[in-house]
Amino acid sequence: MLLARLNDGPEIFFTLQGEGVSAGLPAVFVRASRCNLHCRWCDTDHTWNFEGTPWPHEKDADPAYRKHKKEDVTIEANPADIVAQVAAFPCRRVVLTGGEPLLQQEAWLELIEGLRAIDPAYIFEVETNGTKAPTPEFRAAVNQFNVSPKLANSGMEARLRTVPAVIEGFVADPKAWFKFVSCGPEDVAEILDFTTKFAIPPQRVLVMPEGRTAAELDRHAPDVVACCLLYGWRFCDRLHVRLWGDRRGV
Ligand SMILES: Nc1nc2[nH]cc(C(=O)O)c2c(=O)[nH]1
Ligand code: SF4
Ligand SMILES: [Mg+2]
Repeated sequence: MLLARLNDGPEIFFTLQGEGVSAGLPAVFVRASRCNLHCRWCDTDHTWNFEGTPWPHEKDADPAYRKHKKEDVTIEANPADIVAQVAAFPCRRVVLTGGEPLLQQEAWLELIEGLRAIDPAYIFEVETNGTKAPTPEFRAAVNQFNVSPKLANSGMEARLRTVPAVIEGFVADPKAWFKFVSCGPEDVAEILDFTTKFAIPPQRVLVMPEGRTAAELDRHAPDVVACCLLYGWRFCDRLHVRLWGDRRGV
């Protein structure tokens, strides 16, 4: 499997889940490399913004920013080795993230099966952009999908970021929660359109303020609070950003 690289090894870290319905719970994160989207503000651009690719990123405005050398930020790993690394942490909740983890479902199934052979109590969450359908086997193996559909502010074309059949599949699956990031009223209007169009019950919708610093989260929070009160959505902070800022491996 192709994972993101952090220092000399794969990007695997033990921290608190910072987002979604399990926010605050300890979890081991495993970060896949590669994404089928390339959002302008992506905070894990090292999973896809490789040298030679044409995609723009918000950080292009920083003269010091460079696209990543693929070999510096990716690592090919054997799922059996990842099983051993994850099992070494005193934690039975694992978050499969990326990039887009659903691009590598077969490999994740090996990881999931390997860990459950060690302890059947393992729980797996998947962070996904909601454009790739899980296979029946993968859907059955995973405990929770944190589906994070992308809005127009991602810079992605609508037909790439919204795949109706995939969203409908997640709406029909009680394991799936829908998590949106909002910068303000335009995003709120788009979230309302999206959740209305796909008939997503408000209890399964979480909205987070956008921000890579506590100050940015604070700035966007009041609008998010207001829309949650109005539409019955769940407010969700970004705990890891508050605790550790915009850093990798936390
Ligand atoms: N602590 C923490 N929580 C997270 N929840 C989702 C994350 C992600 O990058 O997918 C993430 C992350 O990178 N760190
Ligand atoms: S879908 Fe997620 S990982 Fe992929 S580019 Fe967008 S924000 Fe980044
Ligand atoms: Mg993150």
